Amino acid sequence: MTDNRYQHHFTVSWDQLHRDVRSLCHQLVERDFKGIVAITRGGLIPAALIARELDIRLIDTVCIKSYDEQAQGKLDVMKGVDHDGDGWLLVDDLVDTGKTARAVREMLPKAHFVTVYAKPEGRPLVDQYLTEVAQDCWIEFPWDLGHAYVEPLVNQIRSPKS
Ligand SMILES: O=P(O)(O)OC[C@H]1O[C@H](OP(=O)(O)OP(=O)(O)O)[C@H](O)[C@@H]1O
Ligand SMILES: O=c1[nH]c(=O)c2nc[nH]c2[nH]1
Ligand SMILES: [Mg+2]
Repeated sequence: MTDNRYQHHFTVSWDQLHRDVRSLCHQLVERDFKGIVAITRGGLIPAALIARELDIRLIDTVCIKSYDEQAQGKLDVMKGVDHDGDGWLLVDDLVDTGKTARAVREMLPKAHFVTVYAKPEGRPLVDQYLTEVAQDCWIEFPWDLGHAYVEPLVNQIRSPKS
């Protein structure tokens, strides 16, 4: 389902995501963390890459769901953690409206919260992010995409199929 709040798309490849996460790690490497709390599911892949770069083996999750494709629904928290986040790195793939971030911040007020991508509404809720993306832009992550055939341009223009 699409939402007309989103007028543009920003497609992130696996390579781009890997490069972006590594760049974010350059800003984190001097700090010591007890472990990582990944916000599922989108935070799991950046968390795994960050764990590798910073040599962190202790990884926990906050399991939370807000969107069904582009439709934002009620926040569903399926699993929390039993600490306030002190000394922990909290990781998500992105912050958009900030609804997810606000809820997780309440659970882990002392964690250092990072995302790879941040939109303006949610940006103030995170401590660090790598790339800002416009509010009306839907980020397409590589795990949601596949390769597909593309009709040659001349066919699209001269004899479009429906
Ligand atoms: O700032 P917000 O407007 O709250 O949106 C950001 C959240 O939405 C997405 O998660 P989603 O709920 O789609 O679940 P997923 O991580 O399992 O894909 C994304 O991974 C963030 O966690
Ligand atoms: O894949 C996604 N891209 C987005 O831009 C977004 N915003 C909230 N949730 C999202 N998921
Ligand atoms: Mg998520």
